[in-house]
Amino acid sequence: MSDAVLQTTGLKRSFTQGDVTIEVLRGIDLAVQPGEIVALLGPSGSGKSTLLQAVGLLEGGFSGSIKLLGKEASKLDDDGRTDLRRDALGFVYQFHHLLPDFDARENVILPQVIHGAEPEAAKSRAEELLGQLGLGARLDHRPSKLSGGEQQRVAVARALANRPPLILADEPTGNLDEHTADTVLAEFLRLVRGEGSAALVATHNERLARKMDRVVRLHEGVLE
Ligand SMILES: Nc1ncnc2c1ncn2[C@@H]1O[C@H](COP(=O)(O)OP(=O)(O)OP(=O)(O)O)[C@@H](O)[C@H]1O
Repeated sequence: MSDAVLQTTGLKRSFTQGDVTIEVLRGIDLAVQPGEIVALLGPSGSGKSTLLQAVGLLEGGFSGSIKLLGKEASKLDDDGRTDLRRDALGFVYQFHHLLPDFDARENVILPQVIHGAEPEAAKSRAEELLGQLGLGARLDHRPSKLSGGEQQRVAVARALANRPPLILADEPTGNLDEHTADTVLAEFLRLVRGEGSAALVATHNERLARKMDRVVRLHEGVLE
């Protein structure tokens, strides 16, 4: 469909080391519709992170087409790709990558201010999101004073702060114990649905994948 937030066609990526070339992505055709939450399921090494890096416009070396919000990424220069990444995408990683010298609230304010938001509006938005994630009493805590699950919740709030149409999440609960992973994922899904964002969530966990709207499987470089 033409109004997909993300559409890849024939996306390929190989890595060469010495005489050996591994074809990791062999022609990925994937469309994610607005508001749709898609699980990208595949075993370790199947290329989930490689695919997310491609559609996150974080790395070159790909062939094929990547369209975000209908814009063909390969036709953009570096500045155009940076603008598109900023306007279209939010990222959640396995490890939170929060700024250690800033508290939870500031970690969620910062990307909004960089995006051009007024500081007061950014502060209310940060407090609203963190409150919805049960962190209303942790706003002033730095990451080192938060539990692993709390740190990931802050990372979720940060990813959603600018209301991106698409969240890319790479094993967002992969670093948490099973119980915490379930809770944080449920909160992530509730918040993403509430915000109306779409999400592409890489996981090797079949059980977590089934909680999403649709599951696509990466196997031998193609989607099944
Ligand atoms: N920069 C690189 N140079 C060479 N090979 C790479 C590079 N990045 C990834 N690969 C290879 O590509 C394959 C896919 O890796 P990728 O990290 O995308 O898999 P994954 O499904 O995300 O795995 P995991 O669940 O373990 O994170 C692996 O065989 C990996 O060794």
